[in-house]
Amino acid sequence: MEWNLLAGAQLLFFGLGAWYFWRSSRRKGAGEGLRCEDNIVEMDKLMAMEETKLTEPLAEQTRPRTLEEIIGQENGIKALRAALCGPNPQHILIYGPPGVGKTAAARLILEEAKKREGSPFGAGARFVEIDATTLQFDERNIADPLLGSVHDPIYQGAGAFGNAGIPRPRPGAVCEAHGGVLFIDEIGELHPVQMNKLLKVLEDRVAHFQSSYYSSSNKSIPPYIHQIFRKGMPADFRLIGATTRSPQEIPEALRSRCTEIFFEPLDRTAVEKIAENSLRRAGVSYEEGLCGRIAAYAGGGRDAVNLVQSLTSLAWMEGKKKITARELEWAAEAGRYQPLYRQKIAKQPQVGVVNGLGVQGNGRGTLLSVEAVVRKGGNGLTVTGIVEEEELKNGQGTAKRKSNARSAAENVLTLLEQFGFSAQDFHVHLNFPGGVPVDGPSAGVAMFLAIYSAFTEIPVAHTLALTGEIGLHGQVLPVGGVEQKLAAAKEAGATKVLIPKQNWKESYHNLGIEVISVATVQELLSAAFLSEGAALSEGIDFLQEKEIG
Ligand SMILES: Nc1ncnc2c1ncn2[C@@H]1O[C@H](COP(=O)(O)OP(=O)(O)OP(=O)(O)O)[C@@H](O)[C@H]1O
Repeated sequence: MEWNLLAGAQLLFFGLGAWYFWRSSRRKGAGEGLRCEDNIVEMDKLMAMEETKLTEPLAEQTRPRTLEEIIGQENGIKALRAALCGPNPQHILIYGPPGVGKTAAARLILEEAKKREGSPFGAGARFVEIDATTLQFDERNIADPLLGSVHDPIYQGAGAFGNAGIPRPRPGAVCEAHGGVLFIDEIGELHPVQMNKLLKVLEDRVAHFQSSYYSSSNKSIPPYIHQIFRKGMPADFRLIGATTRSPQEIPEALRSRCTEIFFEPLDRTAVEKIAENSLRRAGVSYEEGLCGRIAAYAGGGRDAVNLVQSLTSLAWMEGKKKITARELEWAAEAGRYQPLYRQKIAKQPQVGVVNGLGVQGNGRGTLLSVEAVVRKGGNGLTVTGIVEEEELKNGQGTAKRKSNARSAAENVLTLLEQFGFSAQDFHVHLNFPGGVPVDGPSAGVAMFLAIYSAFTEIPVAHTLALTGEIGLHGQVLPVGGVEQKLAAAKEAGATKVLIPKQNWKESYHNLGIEVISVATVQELLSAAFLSEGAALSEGIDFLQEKEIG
């Protein structure tokens, strides 16, 4: 009997002890000032939330899982591998239009680097992602998710540390990424003060913390906090910044510390492939030719994936076994997608009409038609289809200057005098149809050829496209965006492209389009006319017959 009583008392004692420990372990999480019961209720709510799970969104399902699944960015991926996967990884800036795979590639490259022998990234190296557009600059520095902040004792809820007057450093993303990669999407949107602080962290490889509540002689401050205030917190990571801005809009101080990598706008074939992959991953069947139709609406990979997502949901809702063009039309209409205008070359050659090449604001190359009409009598130059005066904004203010395209056209007229053309005897009208923004200098060779063709009445092949700046002495000078321009020329149906000699790359042999580099206007005229059967001398003779100049 006595034994039973003793055992019962022991059991009760043990049960009470277990209950006490369970309660106190849940109480432990409760901050100062939060009742234990409140904590329990909130904790239960949180656990219930964690148990509720929806299915994986299609955007997640279709996200590329390997670098090989990123379509149309072979050069960018190669450059990314070279910059991050070696024994000395670099900081990187990725430029490119929206939705072409910059984030997807950045997310995958660390895993690839970890597998390489000699890589300094350990198996546990973290990929920390942050979006600069969501980072608000707080000049009081109360909370800074990027660089970290100090929770000073005055703040509400400073807890036991606050009561003891201890400032507590809170690490930001720069410290969380220590030993790994910090990816900042839309890095061009960072506030200048945050940008400068980030540069300092890149330089020092530690994040420093400051607080007016910190005193090195305060004995109640734990040693680890003393160490953080004295030496900073380690922040040795590699930065990958992505931006849709152009390099000129990114601070020079950041650019000079990074390897710059360019992701291209996706052409129709690439978008078609992305749509095909997404449809396959979504596990739906679709009618033939649907992917091509999706590419007619989608400017990039993200648009293609979003359209597939809408189509899949619609098909499911309506119990359709196969997605057809009708569903696509509905989804495009509902999402306000416009069919993309992809310019094509003309059907036949014309006198005075030439295919120039340009780069639009979104980084995509474009065909740029240039038309010229030359009339005897009159004197001068009319240029239409361009902005006559340009406003330039720089750090110091705003300046106005005559349009680049107009200046380039005037240079062309001066140069044409070498070919027997006298500006006093003729009136030249140059037109840039289509409202495409014209980057004057790089359209120089196209203007030259259009006027030359109009003047000599020799038509220019409609399958020819060209880009290059023209010097007053007939040199063809290098220009930017040649890759994008070549892609646009090919997509538009051109078969031959003339580019400046200084822009030549061996890889242009393998583009599936004839690329010819020229250094002078003489070479340009030979390449443009001779192979098409019209002799250069024919043009010169023509000029001489007209007895002008
Ligand atoms: N080149 C591509 N190859 C395969 N899928 C792509 C490609 N580009 C985009 N996608 C699809 O679109 C989604 C969004 O692309 P991502 O976020 O990488 O674009 P981004 O270039 O970083 O755009 P943003 O500048 O707007 O952040 C990807 O998860 C992927 O499913």
